[in-house]
Amino acid sequence: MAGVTFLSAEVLLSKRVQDMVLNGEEPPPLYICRDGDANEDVSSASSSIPIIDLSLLSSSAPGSKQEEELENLRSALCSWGCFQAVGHNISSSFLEELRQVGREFFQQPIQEKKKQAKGVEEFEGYGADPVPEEGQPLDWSDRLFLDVYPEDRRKTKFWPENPASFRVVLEEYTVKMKMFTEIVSKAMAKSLSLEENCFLNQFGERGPLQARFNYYSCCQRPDLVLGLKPHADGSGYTVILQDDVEGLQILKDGQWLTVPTISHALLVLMGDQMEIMTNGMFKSPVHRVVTNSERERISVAVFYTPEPNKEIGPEEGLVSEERPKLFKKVKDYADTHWEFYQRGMRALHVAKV
Ligand SMILES: O=C(O)CCC(=O)C(=O)O
Ligand SMILES: [Fe+2]
Repeated sequence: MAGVTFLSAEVLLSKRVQDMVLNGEEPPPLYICRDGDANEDVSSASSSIPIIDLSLLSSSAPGSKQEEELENLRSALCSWGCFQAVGHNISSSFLEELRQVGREFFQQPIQEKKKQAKGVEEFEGYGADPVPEEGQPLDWSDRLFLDVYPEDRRKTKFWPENPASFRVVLEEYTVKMKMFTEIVSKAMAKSLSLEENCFLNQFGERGPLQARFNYYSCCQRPDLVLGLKPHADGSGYTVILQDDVEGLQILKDGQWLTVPTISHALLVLMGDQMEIMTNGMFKSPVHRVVTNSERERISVAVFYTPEPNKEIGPEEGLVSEERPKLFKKVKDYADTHWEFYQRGMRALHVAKV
């Protein structure tokens, strides 16, 4: 109904979650998506997300160490679809600077943040996701979503001028993410005994990087809302920087597991397109974010996606008689993913053979 959609858009754009919290408002019905039992089947994690030391994968590390860590990487991505990357050469102080400029942006008065406000149906800018389909709950979060690479895709009107160092820090993080994704993409290929550039070639040199600063306000009723509803990413893969507040959970073997916060680690999480390119070897895990009644949480997710209009598909080296092709070639999968996401669904079946 047009009226309802309009109301949602109003809520999304003029009444940010952060303001509702500052005004002491209870979550409106549009945000309610849980049944009040915040403790449902969250495991106390007897096993935890694998940690991979990327410094062991560089050519200067002893060969046996490299082999061992590549095997750990392969096994992490086949069973979990994600890992915590350490030894990545990005300093802890720089990661803290990035979190800090994000925090400072969200801590500004709403009028200041609205200078970067997005349109209801736009992705880029400050606000919330475009209005979901009727019946879908809203996320208890505020976001700043920016195209960061290639540089000619940047829309500077959405890049905050305050805090003053925001732009420089994000530009520097983009350069680091470009290098990081090269290292990780090559390592993933090697771990599967494939030519090391094969995934990079599928992404293409202009494979976009998009940064999403997620701000999860405290919520007096964490048992009723979610910071981010359950989903798998439509990216190739995603690199997530968390702060020291837990909230991200991964669905593994039917149980939600909380991703521990490690201040110097970057969580690398497979999106659907890596599941396609690896012919189903690497898993794109379903994940969500829960809120917390005491502390707000910030995260910075960088989505790495194949170039627009570029066909991607299972690597031939991963297709055999015993392992037939599971997926077709697809292009612009992220768009298809988005259409299903808006309806609260996964899209991967669309790419199945
Ligand atoms: O906030 C997080 O830790 C996860 C964010 C996420 O899953 C996303 O932005 O797609
Ligand atoms: Fe995600």
